[in-house]
Amino acid sequence: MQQFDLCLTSEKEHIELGNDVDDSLDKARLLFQPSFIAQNDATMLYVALEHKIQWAEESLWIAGKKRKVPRLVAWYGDSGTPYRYSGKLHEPLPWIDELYQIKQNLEAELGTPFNSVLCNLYRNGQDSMGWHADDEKELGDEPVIASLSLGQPRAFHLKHKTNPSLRHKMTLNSGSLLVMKGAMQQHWLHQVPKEPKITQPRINLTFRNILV
Ligand SMILES: O=C(O)CCC(=O)C(=O)O
Ligand SMILES: [Fe+2]
Repeated sequence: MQQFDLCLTSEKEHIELGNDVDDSLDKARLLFQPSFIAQNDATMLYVALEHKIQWAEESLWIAGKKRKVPRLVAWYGDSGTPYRYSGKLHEPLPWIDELYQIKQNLEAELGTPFNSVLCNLYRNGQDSMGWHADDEKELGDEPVIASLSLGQPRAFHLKHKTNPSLRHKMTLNSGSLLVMKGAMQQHWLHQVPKEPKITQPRINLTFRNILV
């Protein structure tokens, strides 16, 4: 396996959402590193992961109807870190080299542990992820979630759960790292909206630490 140069530049953007509007809002924090992985390495990693990850198409029952989840997914991690998504409890697949190397680099960079990763493949702009918070109780109160994007840049939207005037939009480009932390999941929702004009695929990896 090839090694990847992670953390190409030290360019970092710290974003505190909503605090300028209302001091009483708990601090939801974003850390964005647009060039966490160099472009060439991000492309190489995309190609390797598109082939190596065991992508699955999941279905969900919504209002009595079976609906396909609009993206492909896979869950990797330490054994004994089950995670609920698409309405089902998933046991992790064992780490593959590329994912394990990124996990170790993220742990060193961020100084926080990760024991699993949810992988999403958005095949084109028709694939998406609706409004949600990663607030499952197995992630703990103020989880640190590290989200690495590869391939087609996609829009990423955030909105406050109770104050609809608080919104934030960004584009997650290939090789970028977005870290959500603090009270983010308690107070904010996020989504990857459909962008029908987009024809190219994107992989997103969200590293998490499941409390066991
Ligand atoms: O694809 C993304 O950027 C977001 C993924 C996400 O929110 C999740 O896996 O919970
Ligand atoms: Fe999420």
